[in-house]
Amino acid sequence: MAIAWSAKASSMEALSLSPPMSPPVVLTQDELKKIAAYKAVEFVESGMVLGLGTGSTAKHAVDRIGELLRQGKLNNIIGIPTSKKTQEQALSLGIPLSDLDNHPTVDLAIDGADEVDPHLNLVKGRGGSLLREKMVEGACKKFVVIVDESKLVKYLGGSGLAMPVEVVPFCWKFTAKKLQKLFEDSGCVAKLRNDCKGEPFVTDNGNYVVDLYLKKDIGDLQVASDAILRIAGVVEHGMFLDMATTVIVAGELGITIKNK
Ligand SMILES: O=C[C@H](O)[C@H](O)[C@H](O)COP(=O)(O)O
Repeated sequence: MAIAWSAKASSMEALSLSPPMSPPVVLTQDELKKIAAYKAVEFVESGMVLGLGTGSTAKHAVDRIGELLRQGKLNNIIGIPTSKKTQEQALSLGIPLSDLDNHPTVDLAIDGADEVDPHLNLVKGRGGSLLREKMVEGACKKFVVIVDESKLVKYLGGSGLAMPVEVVPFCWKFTAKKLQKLFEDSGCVAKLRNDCKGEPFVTDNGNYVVDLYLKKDIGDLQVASDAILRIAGVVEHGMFLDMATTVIVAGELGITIKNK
């Protein structure tokens, strides 16, 4: 389903079912992310247990949920945050929080993605939150992914940007070499992720991230996933296969909603 808008969109009111009248409106990437996020929050109902995603796109969704709670338009929501950062944001907005130990079934999760392929498989984790995201989003009945159109790729890894793998710090170079070797046919280069101070980036779980840079399609994703997870030292990878139930894409021509 494609929906176009007719005005610079700072709220969902800017959406329209009609094609835009002239002059055409150019939206920033952040505005597109916000539009996708607000659209996803329309799936939220009072009483739901919600997986709260992480990243610049998911942040808009969490803000919107907080706003609707404050306005009394949503009630009895319980949020399960996918990172410490989202936990802080949700707490600041007064969203009641829990975890998977207490709420093992999540009604709906809303989160961004770094890449989306034509089969709605994802790369996630360029913000380093892949493990908690995979745990929460793997426990949800409905997983709505929100992206701007720059995230669409022909195949996972196709953006040429990082495919993240969370690894234990112990002998990470050994693990990185094994990962690089695994995908050598795809021209893989494995690099430890550093933070802004040049130190190893440490995830919320105390682990490191090895980013895989691929020059070619890695082929069967399930086979690749299994092979990565068989390497001792790997905690989780950022391929989210067959998990998204809906992907909301905001682009210059409007919103597209893709369902599994
Ligand atoms: O670890 C980060 C998450 O997987 C994010 O959902 C992903 O990186 C997309 O982030 P953004 O919405 O900022 O592009």
